[in-house]
Amino acid sequence: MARLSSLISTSATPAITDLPTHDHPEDTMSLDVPEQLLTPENSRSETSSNNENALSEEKPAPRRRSTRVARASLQAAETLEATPVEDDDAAASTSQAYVDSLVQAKRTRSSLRHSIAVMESSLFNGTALPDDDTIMTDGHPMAPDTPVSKSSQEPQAGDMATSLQQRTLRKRVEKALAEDAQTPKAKATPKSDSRNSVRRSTRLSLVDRASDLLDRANSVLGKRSRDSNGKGKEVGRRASLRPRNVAPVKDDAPAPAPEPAAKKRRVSESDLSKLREEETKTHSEEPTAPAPPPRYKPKRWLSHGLYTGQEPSDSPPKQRRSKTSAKASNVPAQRRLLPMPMFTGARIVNIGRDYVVPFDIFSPLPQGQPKPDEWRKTNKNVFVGDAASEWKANKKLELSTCMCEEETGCDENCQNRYMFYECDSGNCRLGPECGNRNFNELKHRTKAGGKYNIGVEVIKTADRGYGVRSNRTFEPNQIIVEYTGEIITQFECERRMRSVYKNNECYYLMYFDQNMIIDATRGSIARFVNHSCEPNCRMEKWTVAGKPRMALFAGDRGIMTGEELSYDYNFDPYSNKNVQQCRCGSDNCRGILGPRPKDKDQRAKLEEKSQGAEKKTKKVIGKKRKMADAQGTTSQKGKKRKLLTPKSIKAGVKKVVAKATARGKGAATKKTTKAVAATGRGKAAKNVKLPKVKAASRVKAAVRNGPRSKAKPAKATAASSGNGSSPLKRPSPETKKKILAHAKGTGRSSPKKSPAKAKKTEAKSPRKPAGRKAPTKSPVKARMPISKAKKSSTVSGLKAKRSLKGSVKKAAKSVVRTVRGENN
Ligand SMILES: C[S@@+](CC[C@H](N)C(=O)[O-])C[C@H]1O[C@@H](n2cnc3c(N)ncnc32)[C@H](O)[C@@H]1O
Repeated sequence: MARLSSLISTSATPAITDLPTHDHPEDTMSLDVPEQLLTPENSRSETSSNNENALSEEKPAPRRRSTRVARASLQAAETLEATPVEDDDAAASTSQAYVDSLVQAKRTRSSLRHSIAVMESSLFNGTALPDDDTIMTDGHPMAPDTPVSKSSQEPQAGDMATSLQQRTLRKRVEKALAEDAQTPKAKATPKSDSRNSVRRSTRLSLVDRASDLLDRANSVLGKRSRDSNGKGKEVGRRASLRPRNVAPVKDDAPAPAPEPAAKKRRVSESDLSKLREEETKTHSEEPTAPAPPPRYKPKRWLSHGLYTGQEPSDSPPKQRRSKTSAKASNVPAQRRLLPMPMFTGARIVNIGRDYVVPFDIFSPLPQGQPKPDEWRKTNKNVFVGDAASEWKANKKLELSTCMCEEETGCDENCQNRYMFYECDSGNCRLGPECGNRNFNELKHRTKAGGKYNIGVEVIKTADRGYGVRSNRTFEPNQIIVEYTGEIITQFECERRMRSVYKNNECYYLMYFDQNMIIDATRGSIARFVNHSCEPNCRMEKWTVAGKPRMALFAGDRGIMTGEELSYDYNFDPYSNKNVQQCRCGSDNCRGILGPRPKDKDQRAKLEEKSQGAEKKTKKVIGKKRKMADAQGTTSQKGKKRKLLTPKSIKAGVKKVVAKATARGKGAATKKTTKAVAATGRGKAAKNVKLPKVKAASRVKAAVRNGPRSKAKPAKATAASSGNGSSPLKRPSPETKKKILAHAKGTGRSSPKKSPAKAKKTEAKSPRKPAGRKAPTKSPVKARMPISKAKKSSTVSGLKAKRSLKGSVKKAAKSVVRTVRGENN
């Protein structure tokens, strides 16, 4: 509006100068009318030029408003233009024209007000102008035809002053209208067609733009555009907005667009209630039928009692009786109801029946103890250091072919079993019938896992440290657990004793094979099995697939659930000093860990010593305990272990190892398999003990103590054959007799064979297990490993080697013959 004021002052025509001026500066709108005597072209140029001037003075009005103002002024200008103006008598005519123009302006007041309102709203909301059709419907001559100057379309600065200017404008317009209210209405000038067309086009373009924008917005928002049904629109849509799975429709082959699937309408609560009402109406209209009576059988027990019609009976209820059989039977059906648990329970109580409670549900044993911290477990033998290479270099492949028949299976007469060879698919043609696959059975059990399958767990004993108990039953001679650990050379063993285990109380070392030692410090649970003078288990060395393995087997009595497992360490007392008191508690306890001394005096001395050592140990333990308690550092076990004297242990181990080496090298007369379970309990227990595991030596025992050893295997066989498991069986006494008789040379001598034949026989016969030592006075002792014999460099060693070779061959031949039945 400020622009218009300036416009008045600068480009006022002489006709206007005579017009009455308004007192108030705000009334500039009333003066705008004569001032706007401009053609549209002029208006455009003037407006732009004035805008340039005005910009420097004050802020320009926004675009749309200036457009509307220009329209109003142009309308007035048109009216005045149509009026003839002459120089002389211009006064009257001009004033008349002015009046006319005012009348015209008055006529357009409503349109003008509406335009201003629309303009304001568009400015405030920032929206496009609405379709002007609504504005133009009143046939106003000016509004649709007013051209919009370029400058007015340009964005103007000074939006902040918009509201103020609008208010001013409105006030002026209203004032002018109020003043002119008294004047007669003038007829509206018909609008010119050309302007109308121009204006129309501008507005239409605006409307088109707005609708286009609306369409785009709708398509972005996922709504269907107005013209989306139209073919051209759909094709023209952006590819990214087009549905992926719909191919664009081609112009030449228009296909009928499939009807969109009717949307599932959500049923609101109100709808539901309406539906229900309708339903109830329809139902209420139908005639209501009487409800059928319930078809329940009368329950006799309700009136007669719970056990009506039942007779207590001892016979088990026939639950699987078919309907036909029930009909066919002539027995009158007494029971109408199912037997109740009361009588079933009574029957079970009276008659009784066997049942098995699953092991997981019922375990009679209390919880086992936690394993010691230092125990690192391994269930496989691991060669450490040079052990593997040495063992391979010395090892001869040991194979034994089983000759058992399918009818008999690998029973106690199995040659492999007798020789402590495990049968497998490589050496035995029997499959599942073979009963000589203990380690295989153990493998499956271990793989299956679980408390029952593993079958053993660690416990804490009262006076012997940790121990192992069974948490299931084991058949006589059944394999229980394998003794595994690190297989080390003697050199490595000594090194460990010197450095690693120098402060240890217990040593889990056992002689294994070829002067190798199993160190079960990192080993299986079998390391915790204690010694007993009347053991329920035995440790045995077997050859499995050509490799030696050691395992704990159940004794001839079998093992009951919860029994502590034990085997005879069979310590070899290299020195009387190495005495340790036995606390196995059996009736026949020898009193010490080791064999009972033959000499009574010596025995008494040893017992005294061991007891004295115990007392001493206890005293020292007591002292140490007090010290440790004061320090609060060590556990009870640790205190005991502090009593160890590493030097003495070292010396003891050295001695033992040296002796063992000497034995292994030169003497086939000594037993091969020995275990080292070194411990230090006080000063008396300085030296390492070597428990001797009876393996092949049991053969000797069988010969020596015939009647005693006869009975047990027979019993074991009988006991084991009862169930379907495969307990370890031992050769029958008869078989043993035959084998040993031949081995001793007392049997029928075999006919001499040619060297070629002898070789053939030897090849067929099983190889003797290396390291399995035979009884001292028996020819079986000649089963010393050839590799060892080769090692001996002395003349006596060579002699022994030759004699050994001969006796091995002899024994092997006789064994083969025995098994084949040739010697019978
Ligand atoms: C291989 S360990 C057996 C497990 C050991 N009890 C532990 O706690 O680790 C052998 C040592 O256990 C002890 N031991 C085993 N049986 C024994 C017995 N019958 N009487 C006394 N001590 C025994 C001895 O100290 C022996 O040196």
